[in-house]
Amino acid sequence: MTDTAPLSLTARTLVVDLEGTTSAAGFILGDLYDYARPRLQSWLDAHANDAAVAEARAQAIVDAGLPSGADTEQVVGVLHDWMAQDVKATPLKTLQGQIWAEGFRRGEINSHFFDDVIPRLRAWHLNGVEIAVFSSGSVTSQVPWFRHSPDGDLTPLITDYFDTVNAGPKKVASSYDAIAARLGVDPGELVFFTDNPDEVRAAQNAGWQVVAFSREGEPFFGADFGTAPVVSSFEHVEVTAP
Ligand SMILES: CSCCC(=O)C(=O)COP(=O)(O)O
Ligand SMILES: [Mg+2]
Repeated sequence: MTDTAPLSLTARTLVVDLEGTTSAAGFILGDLYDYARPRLQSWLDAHANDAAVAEARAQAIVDAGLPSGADTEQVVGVLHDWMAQDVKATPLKTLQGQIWAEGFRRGEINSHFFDDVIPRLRAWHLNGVEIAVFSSGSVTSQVPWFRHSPDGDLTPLITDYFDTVNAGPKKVASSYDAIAARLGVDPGELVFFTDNPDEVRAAQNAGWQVVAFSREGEPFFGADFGTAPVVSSFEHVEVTAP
């Protein structure tokens, strides 16, 4: 399906991906990554006693196959490599999320949403559709991302936040099962908006409705989304609560 005719869906809860769906990958991989990159080393050193930081560091060492006694510089080298390839590794997302949360709090960074997104989120929320987030970006960064939008605080629109820690990897169906269970909503009454073909398949395999976003200039523009309806804008979808 193309976006020439509006797509009409009934769903109790809309779950949105961020990068490539609500927000430009270029902004996240540019502004946000540029903010985190030079701060990783000092963050690891300054927060070495923080349990989440220690766990992220240890996991990065295991995931990257570094020697167990790897120093901070080696760990940062791995984190930088993952950032260069946009690898959605959980240890990286934990550390980036903490750094970004601090940046949002200080007013040094703000979020980005495509022009078509915020008006539709507001309208659907007003009409009784619950809205949640499932992103590789950690919940620690998702909340301030919505709080510091160019159109003000959007957190009143969002009921739940999911990431690869509290739900699981985005490319496997069991993560969508876990979200449905947490929300207490039947999978068929959930709709996921995402730009990633593997995430489309995973959510479909869990019995969710899925809308694939193919936005010009985004990493998965023109990808094969299988049987999912494909649109390029939130304006081409209508979501109604049951
Ligand atoms: C909360 S902003 C940072 C998002 C992020 O780090 C990311 O990797 C987004 O990936 P997504 O799963 O939303 O495509
Ligand atoms: Mg995405």
